Amino acid sequence: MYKLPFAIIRLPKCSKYFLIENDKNGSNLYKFNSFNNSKQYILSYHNLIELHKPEFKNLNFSLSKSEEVKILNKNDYITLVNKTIDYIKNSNALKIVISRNLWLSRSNINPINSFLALCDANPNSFCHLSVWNNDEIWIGSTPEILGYYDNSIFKTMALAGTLPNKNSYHWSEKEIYEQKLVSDYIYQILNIYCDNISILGPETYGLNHIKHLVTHFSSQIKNDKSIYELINALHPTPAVCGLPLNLSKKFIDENEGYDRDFYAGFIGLEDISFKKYFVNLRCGKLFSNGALLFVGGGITAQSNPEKEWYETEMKSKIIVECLK
Ligand SMILES: C=C(O[C@@H]1C=C(C(=O)O)C=C[C@H]1O)C(=O)O
Repeated sequence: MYKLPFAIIRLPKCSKYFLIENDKNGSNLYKFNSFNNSKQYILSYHNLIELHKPEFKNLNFSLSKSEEVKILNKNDYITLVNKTIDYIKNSNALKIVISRNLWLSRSNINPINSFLALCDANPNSFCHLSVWNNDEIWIGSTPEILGYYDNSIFKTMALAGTLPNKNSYHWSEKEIYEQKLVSDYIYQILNIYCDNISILGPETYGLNHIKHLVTHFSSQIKNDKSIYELINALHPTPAVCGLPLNLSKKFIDENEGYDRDFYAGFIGLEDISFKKYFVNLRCGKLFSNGALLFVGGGITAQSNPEKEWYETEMKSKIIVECLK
């Protein structure tokens, strides 16, 4: 049995699972950063330890019971989306990402089996099971890369806009606009910290049953700037917060009515040889009596509240199916 805290991860497009054990003398870091930057958990480690399926059984740990949590029902969520649309129409805000909790009442979730199911269902996503303590066990599989850094080359993506992954669904002005806002914003930030920026996209990024729009960026960090400064400047992007940034943060804080906690924060893997950062989406916290999931979507003046509700239902579908 491993000592808490620890994490198991599976990188995008990689078939290997790795264990990250906490070792105070390790020079590499696994960082778990909350949405509003008020909390951070860190594991320091020596090496990523490859873990084979039979070894997963050694990862025994117990889940604690969750207190009752207040969840928005469909009507409440639609009311909140309508309020957000009104606010956008009557202020300088262009886009605000609104989110909610879902409670999945299940009495015997097996974290390891759930993690493996998430890995299988999302081969191109970053999957993790981050066990900080018995009350704080996070699981997720996120498609969104906040940054890849290697040898002064920095790559990132602007990911936004969501539709069912079917040919009959075409990108409308609403999704094209909300993704362009993210893309333009990321380009502006990169211009401050990087040289030689190249851009690819936007193009469709298909996940299992949903698709997003993505623009890929590649650049070179300026000699007088650091990767840490750049990540802090990028987070949170308008993919998970909004535009303008501070107005959106304030609106979210005053209106969402719950604590996003580590949802829409970022997860960093700061290894000697590379640095990879992911936005913590399609995630939740595991308990002995169920799972608390987190999901949201970008609201603009053109949003349709009913569709926004279904978007959050679609985004949570895979994790709901994988938690077993
Ligand atoms: C906010 C989430 O996803 C983000 C919002 C998207 C959107 O508004 O269409 C798409 C991808 C992500 O950048 C989430 O999954 O909870």
